[in-house]
Amino acid sequence: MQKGTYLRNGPGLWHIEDYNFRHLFDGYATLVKLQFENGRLIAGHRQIESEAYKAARKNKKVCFREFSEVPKYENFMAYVGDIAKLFSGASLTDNANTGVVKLGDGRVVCLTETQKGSLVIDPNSLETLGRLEYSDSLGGLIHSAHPIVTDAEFLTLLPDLVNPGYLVVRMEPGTNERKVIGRVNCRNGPAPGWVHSFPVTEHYVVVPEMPLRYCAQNLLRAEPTPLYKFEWHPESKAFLHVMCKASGKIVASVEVPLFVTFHFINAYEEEDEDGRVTAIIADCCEHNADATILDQLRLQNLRSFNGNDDLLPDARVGRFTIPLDGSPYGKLESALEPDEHGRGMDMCSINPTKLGKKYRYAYACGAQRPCHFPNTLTKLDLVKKKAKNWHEAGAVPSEPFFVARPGATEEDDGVVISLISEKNGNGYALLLDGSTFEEIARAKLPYGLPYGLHGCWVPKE
Ligand SMILES: CC(=O)/C=C/C=C(C)/C=C/C1=C(C)CCCC1(C)C
Ligand SMILES: CC(/C=C/C=O)=C\C=C\C=O
Ligand SMILES: [Fe+2]
Repeated sequence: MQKGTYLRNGPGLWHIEDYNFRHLFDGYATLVKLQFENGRLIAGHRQIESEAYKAARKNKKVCFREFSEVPKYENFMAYVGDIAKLFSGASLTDNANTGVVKLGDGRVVCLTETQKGSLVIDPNSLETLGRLEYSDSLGGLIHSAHPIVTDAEFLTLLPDLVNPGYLVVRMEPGTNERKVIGRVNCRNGPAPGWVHSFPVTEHYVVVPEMPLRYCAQNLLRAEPTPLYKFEWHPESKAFLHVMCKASGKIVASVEVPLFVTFHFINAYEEEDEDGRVTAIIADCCEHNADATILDQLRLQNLRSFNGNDDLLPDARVGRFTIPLDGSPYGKLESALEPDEHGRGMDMCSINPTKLGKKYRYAYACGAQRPCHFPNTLTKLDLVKKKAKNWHEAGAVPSEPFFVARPGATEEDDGVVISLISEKNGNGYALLLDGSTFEEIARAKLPYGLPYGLHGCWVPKE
């Protein structure tokens, strides 16, 4: 195993004093590290010291607007004051509990949906070093929780809730300044669709316009709605827009069947025999156009599995085909039979050298039913349309994260790292062979860790 550190972020602390949070996404961020060195594994974990977390600890209550939790107001005037602060972003959380990325300049940043929740951390000590302050004046309060990060750039989307649309922006390593590549205006609907993630190809950025849309009114509410800060607008339809990375021009904007996704897996350019790009293929973990998955992630629901009820809604690998010949419609199909992976599908990773390129393999969490949460690790072969599944009774694995073997030439030559929560509350780190998907090693942790979301690999220089 190459020397380096696997970092995993995620909501990990779901209560303050005796007040329990409502939703998986409300938890205060817990960072986990698995440091691989000379055949040994050193593990550690630490809370991210966001303003929101520190204020909650100090005041013994929620002080910022989280995913579904809002501060409890003493009186009406306090509520009005908080609403006023909402517009400047001051009352929004900076609880960076979603992902962690290593920028081209070496900085390691934890992220969430709010721009202020971009926090720089030390990958060794897991200490919170401070906020990544964007030095541009692009404004806005939110962004995609999953920027596309390579050694050369950081690309993200800034949804515009006032004039529904998205800015596509790029930041160079060593700077804090995002520059606009271009803008996409929404084709429809009262607000932009939620952009938790988006895909890119070698030359294009794909901007999704989901019928699950941000909702400013829901942002103001004290009590959550079934779709929290979002709203389902099937009448507004669904679109995918394709922007040229070099020029910012929109080369395609197609209507597609209604869809719901948190996570795009990858995208690439499809060429004809003469090497002309004819279409863009974009894959995602697609929840059968059913937004109720968001509410299924309530903690009460996640903690109440009795071993029998099959409560996890079906999901699949949704494959979009976006024609580049000016046709108005794109296609959405299942990339493989969803039963191959138990009709559960989320938390995906690929070999990063395949980003934006034609690829064959993806790793994700699937389902062995009955279950109420994805409970398998699955290796997807998108050419053979087959999946190979790893499962252990009662265990919940986190995102399988692929790390290529240095010098590898095969796409799946590497290891897959996941942290497993066992039925009895204990946990272990699991390494699977990226090619055979057989277990290489497991390391028992001295204590159980909370479920977590997304990771990254920081190689040792
Ligand atoms: C863990 C995870 O995926 C977190 C998700 C957090 C979300 C979707 C946060 C949403 C938001 C706020 C906390 C305040 C501002 C609005 C919005 C971006 C919806
Ligand atoms: C854990 C999850 C969905 C599971 C459903 O199958 C979604 C997480 C999203 C945020 O990063
Ligand atoms: Fe995510």
